[in-house]
Amino acid sequence: VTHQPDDKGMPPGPKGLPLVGNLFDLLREDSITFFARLAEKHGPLYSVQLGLRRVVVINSSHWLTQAFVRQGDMFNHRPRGTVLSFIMGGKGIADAEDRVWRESRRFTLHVLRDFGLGKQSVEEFVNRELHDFLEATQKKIGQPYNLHYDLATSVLNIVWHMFVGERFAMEDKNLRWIVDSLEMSLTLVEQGGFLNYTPVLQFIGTFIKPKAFKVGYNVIHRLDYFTELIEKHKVNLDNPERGFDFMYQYLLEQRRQLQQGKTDTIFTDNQLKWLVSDLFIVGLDTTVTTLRWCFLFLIRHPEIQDKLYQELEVNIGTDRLPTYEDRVRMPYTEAFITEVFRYGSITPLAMHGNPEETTLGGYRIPKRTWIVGNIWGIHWDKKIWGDPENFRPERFLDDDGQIIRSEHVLPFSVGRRNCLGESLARIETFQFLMGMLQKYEFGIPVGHSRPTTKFNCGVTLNPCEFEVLLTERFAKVG
Ligand code: HEM
Repeated sequence: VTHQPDDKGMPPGPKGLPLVGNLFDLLREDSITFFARLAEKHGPLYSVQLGLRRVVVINSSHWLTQAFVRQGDMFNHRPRGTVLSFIMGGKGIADAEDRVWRESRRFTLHVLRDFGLGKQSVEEFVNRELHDFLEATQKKIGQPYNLHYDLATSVLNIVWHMFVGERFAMEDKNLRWIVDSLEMSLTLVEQGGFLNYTPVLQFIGTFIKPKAFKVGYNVIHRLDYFTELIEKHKVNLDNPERGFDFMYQYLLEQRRQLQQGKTDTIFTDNQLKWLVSDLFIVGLDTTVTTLRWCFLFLIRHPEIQDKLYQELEVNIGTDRLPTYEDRVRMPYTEAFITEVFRYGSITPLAMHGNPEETTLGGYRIPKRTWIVGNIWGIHWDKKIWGDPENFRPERFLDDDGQIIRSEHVLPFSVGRRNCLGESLARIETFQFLMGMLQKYEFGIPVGHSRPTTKFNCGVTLNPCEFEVLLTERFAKVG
């Protein structure tokens, strides 16, 4: 223990005002900068009173690993009572616990690994949508273009195709509400923000937003749609011509368990609906946001874009689509993507909880404490990075231009509750970035200013909307 515990034996931290603690600071500041600022004074493991809760904040990779990996059995749970947990409802996977979580997670990872043993690898799913995306962007050459929506459509199609076996034409009318409803779910609430700590206001403040009605309505609409899909899948389950998507694999597992007489199986139709719903919520906006940060930095730093293109020209060329294998020969690209993950910190907070009283670093952690892993705070720690506010891929390259791996970059968090879509997200990011760079030079449209790196803080950190100017590089890919 390097700092004295507070009077309850918990990690040290500011006292704040009577009754409310430091709660009102969160009205003036984003939760992530607030949590990082307190770490400068109180160290990387501290506690802070926010309304009725004393929250424990972790602001270093050392303590994150200690809690989520070494003491993972205790800390790999979700906090209860957050706005997000109310919306997610403890079903599905991201907010689930115990058997439902364990078995859903194991099964999902298993199916994700097995893609490729079936007819189509993850990379093929990705490249299929990349192909259509490149075609759609063709119409946007030479004019200011906000690629956000087309990108979301393509990324949605990847996961939708893998998980429920359908894909949409890019102009399909059905797409808009699905994309909007999924993206909105993550921008409705700030994961560590003010509203979480105010028992009544929490609900009024969240659900009074006009967006909330839309999100609520769309959730119902989405779940109904999944019910229809489940029925269609059941009809085709024994059809030798059927696909290999996640929903089929799930229904097969359901059948196996029922045949074995497991009446308490978690593989129910209802759980399947919530599970795929969760996978779409967490799998869409995160990836789209990552790519939007990539494109934002390309146009903010033409010199970096040139270096990326040079590496691409040597290692992939322009006659074929990229493969994920290509990346191992492309340290500059890897450094760029790592710097995007650090700077953008797409999912800035990992919120965990502990069901029982325990200790961490010698401090007492009462049962059901909220544990905030401030990933953004680690990625922006001045003591580690020196100049975190500068976008510099070079910080991850040694003198020979080889990649330096840092234990302080953990965009997917650590431990058994970490992101289970990491490899999918990495493949999507690499393929889309390379595919776009092969074909286009990215610029700032005439008369526009350089896009800002300011962000909106929901569950994900989103850059503000911006437009790019695409100029064709005359590649033969397509
Ligand atoms: C660049 C994109 C992504 C980033 C930065 C990211 C990051 C994260 C982070 C930080 C967490 C919380 C981990 C924790 O609480 O310790 C998480 C959870 C999760 N992610 Fe991702 N993610 C991304 C994309 C995806 C994709 C594409 C999928 C799959 C479709 C996915 C599926 C999940 C799931 C299911 C969880 C909850 C895991 C659990 O509670 O056991 N993510 N992600």
